[in-house]
Amino acid sequence: MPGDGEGPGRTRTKVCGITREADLEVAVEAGADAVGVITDVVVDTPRDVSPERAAELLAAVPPFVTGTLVTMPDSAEAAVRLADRLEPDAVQVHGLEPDRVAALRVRASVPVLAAVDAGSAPAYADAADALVVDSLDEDGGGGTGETTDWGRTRELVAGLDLPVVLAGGLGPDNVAEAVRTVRPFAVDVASGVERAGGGKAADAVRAFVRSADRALDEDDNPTSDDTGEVEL
Ligand SMILES: O=C(O)c1ccccc1N[C@@H]1O[C@H](COP(=O)(O)O)[C@@H](O)[C@H]1O
Repeated sequence: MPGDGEGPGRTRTKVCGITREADLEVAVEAGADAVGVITDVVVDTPRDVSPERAAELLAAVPPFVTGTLVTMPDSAEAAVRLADRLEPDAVQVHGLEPDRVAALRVRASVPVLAAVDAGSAPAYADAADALVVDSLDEDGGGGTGETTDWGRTRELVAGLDLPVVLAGGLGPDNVAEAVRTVRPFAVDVASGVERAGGGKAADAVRAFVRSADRALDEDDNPTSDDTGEVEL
């Protein structure tokens, strides 16, 4: 399975930073396995919504799609309170130290994903249910649009015994190469599938999911002309 270093399989996809029901629908119809709703973050981002709005969006996520709360809590307790209130299927935390992530994991009723950079990932390996390896800003926030060190992330996938999600600077044009290089459990995108002015670009979301989904098939089919390129 991708993400555990044991060879090919289906790569899951997460479309993050959903702010509108229409974009949620696009992601679900495109075949995304997970969607992310961002709230209570200390970074300035157009993808941040109020907790009330996050609760509405998460409630609209259909069965068999993982509605992920993405947040930057200052403590495990704050994250538990928010998750209890918003009732996501999973919670992704940024900027929380490993011992606090471990405390959150004990108390949360849903799986806990820790967003980390490649260098600090090993310190979180026993603390979380999965790691989101991203190119984070100095506060630990994501959505930077910058790629991570794929070679180092590939080593993490091969060496760690938990699912590794690759995030950071992905889009329809590079996700297939990222999947083939890193072999992650899942790929995660926010800014790479957006329209100018905000919201998701439906064609880009569809191309991203399709390209990630087919990336490993294409290993057996090098003549494929599906580059995943799309006009944003
Ligand atoms: O997207 C944001 O603005 C954001 C803010 C604070 C915490 C997390 C955030 N997003 C996460 O970062 C990844 C990668 O973003 P990008 O594709 O490089 O733009 C995104 O998928 C979210 O998990």
